[in-house]
Amino acid sequence: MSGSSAAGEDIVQHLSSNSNPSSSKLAKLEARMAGKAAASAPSSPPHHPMAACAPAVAFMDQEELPETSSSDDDNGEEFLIQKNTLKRPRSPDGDHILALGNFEGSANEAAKVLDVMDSRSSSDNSNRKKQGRGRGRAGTGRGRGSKTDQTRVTSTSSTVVTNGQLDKLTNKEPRSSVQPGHDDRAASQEEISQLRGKVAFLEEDLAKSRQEATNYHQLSDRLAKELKDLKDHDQQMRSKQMKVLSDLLIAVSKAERQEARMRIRQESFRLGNVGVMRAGTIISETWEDGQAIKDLNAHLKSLLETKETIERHRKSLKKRQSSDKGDGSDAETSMSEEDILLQDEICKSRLTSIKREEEQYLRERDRYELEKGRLIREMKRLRDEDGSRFNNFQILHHRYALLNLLGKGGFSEVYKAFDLVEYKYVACKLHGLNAQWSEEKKQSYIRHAIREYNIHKTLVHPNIVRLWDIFEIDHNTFCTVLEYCSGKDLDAVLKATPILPEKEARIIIVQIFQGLVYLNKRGQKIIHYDLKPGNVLFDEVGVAKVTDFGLSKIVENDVGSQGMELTSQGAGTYWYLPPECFDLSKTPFISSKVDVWSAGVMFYQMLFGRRPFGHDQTQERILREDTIINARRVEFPSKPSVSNEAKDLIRRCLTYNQSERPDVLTIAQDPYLSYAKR
Ligand SMILES: Nc1ncnc2c1ncn2[C@@H]1O[C@H](COP(=O)(O)OP(=O)(O)OP(=O)(O)O)[C@@H](O)[C@H]1O
Repeated sequence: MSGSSAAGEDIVQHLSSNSNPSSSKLAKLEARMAGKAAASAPSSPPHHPMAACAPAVAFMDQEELPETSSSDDDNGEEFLIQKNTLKRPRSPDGDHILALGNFEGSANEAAKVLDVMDSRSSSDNSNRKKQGRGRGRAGTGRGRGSKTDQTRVTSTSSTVVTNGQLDKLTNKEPRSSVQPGHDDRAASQEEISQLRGKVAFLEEDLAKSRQEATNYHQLSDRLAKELKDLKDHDQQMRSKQMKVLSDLLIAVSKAERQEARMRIRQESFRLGNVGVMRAGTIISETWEDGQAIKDLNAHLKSLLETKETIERHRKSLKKRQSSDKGDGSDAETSMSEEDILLQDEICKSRLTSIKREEEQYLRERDRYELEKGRLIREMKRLRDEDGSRFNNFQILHHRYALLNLLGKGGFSEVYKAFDLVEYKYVACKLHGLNAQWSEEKKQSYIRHAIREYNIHKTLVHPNIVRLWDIFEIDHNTFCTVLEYCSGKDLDAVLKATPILPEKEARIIIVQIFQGLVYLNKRGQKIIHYDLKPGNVLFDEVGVAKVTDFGLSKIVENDVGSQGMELTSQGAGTYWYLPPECFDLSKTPFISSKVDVWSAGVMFYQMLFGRRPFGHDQTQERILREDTIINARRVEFPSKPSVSNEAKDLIRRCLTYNQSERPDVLTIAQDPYLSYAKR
């Protein structure tokens, strides 16, 4: 009995130490059961050995239990009686989370059952009270949780606790000693032992779940390590891939460089080369024509000489004709009138054919001149590439593999590059600050570039070159990354073909206006201010794209109809700027009409092969001679023939008065700029 009691105490201790509500309820119940047993003792024969220790609680059948019951128990506590309608959900093996949840659910369920039992016991007690009203209250040994009672109850327990585990014990309930009148007590003890079994089962479940959780932790650690290894491997592979890719790109670029230099050598032989001339101590560079141009010039020279000979011959024929008429000299040397006329006709015919030949040679020479121009630009590009500090295929910003130089601007070099992260070609514009510049000038340049970047990066339109990125390379250099346009720029196109067929010129100007319309339909309108052929690029399928927002202006929302103040007078390319930008008498106001003028000049140039104002003048002369300030009327050459619609559009764009000139959104309505069927 004392062994059972110790085991019972263990259980109680274990259960009370367990935070599980079912455990503490069980302890409570046991304590109460013991109390109630004592309270109900009078109904049992006092001599019975179990009378003091066996609880005399009669349980109602589950279905018969009332939903709630109030107890008039003298300790004043009330107990809720609830039907135990919850079933413990079965946990699928291996799902420890669910198992833990189930354990909690089951534990709660157990707690509920215990509640029910508790309530039953009190209900039973109350029933008994009702039944035994007038019979007087039971003795004083009713107090719950009295140590003796607890020991008694737990002595019938079928479980013991060993190291937090509940082990089933053989039921030592001395059935033989239980009186037949105590069946209900036996039933409740049976139920308690079942609950203990359940708790033991849940404990087992918990232990299993804990083990599973540990396993899962280990598994997750292993997987995390595997993931890290994979990531490292992936990183290594990426680096290798990048290396292979950049090596391939470099190999191709090197081959292109070699080819370009070889081509230059061949072309130089045909078209010419830069030679060095020394005059005293001064060494200067001069152009020396190549063999093809020399031959052509020689042909032209010989044609000229032949022409002169024929002209002389004609003169002498005319002389002879007049002298023959006058003095009737000797008949042998004299020529008949008819002979002279015939000779003259022969000379004329020869002169005509020489002229034709000459024209052909001159056309050829023009072509050579264009080729020579292209050759000189290519030579300059190669020379710039050779002199560039970025010519050895660096990878910038860990992703942009620099390839070949595309060209050099005032303060920048533009390289074709490959983005090793996005796998696409880009153009890297390397802005170099002159080391001789003052810190103030450098800062101003950087401010300017950041401003340009901030404007440009927000622009997303098919006819505007995208700006992808900006980063610093060193104290004096930074890089902007642009959409790569593999075609030539419009300036190079017009140098190769100064006059474009109207159809081609129209599709280009339409695209430029579409870009401008986009700039003027945004919340924050933008004036490009530097529209010129060099700032119109073409992609591989020939889509025209406006670039270079270095001089662009953001039009603030509060500017009036007259436009915004021009604070950077003097900047820009003068052939393409409207008269208001040259007004030195006051600070000019500008608007999108500046871009309308520039577009008109470009369209004129595409159609007629020359700019409408100051074509042959330098920038400096345009300023000095007020060329644009005097550009009141645009004149059209008779050739090539161009449609009236095109001329009308140009006239509208080149309207001298800014107030009368249409703005971008108005001129964009011109039917000539739309391909929509009407
Ligand atoms: N996004 C691009 N894609 C392809 N080529 C480009 C791109 N941007 C510029 N280029 C080419 O690089 C060369 C230099 O361009 P850059 O804009 O630096 O010169 P620029 O406009 O002549 O000079 P500046 O900007 O000083 O007026 C030009 O030949 C241009 O065609």
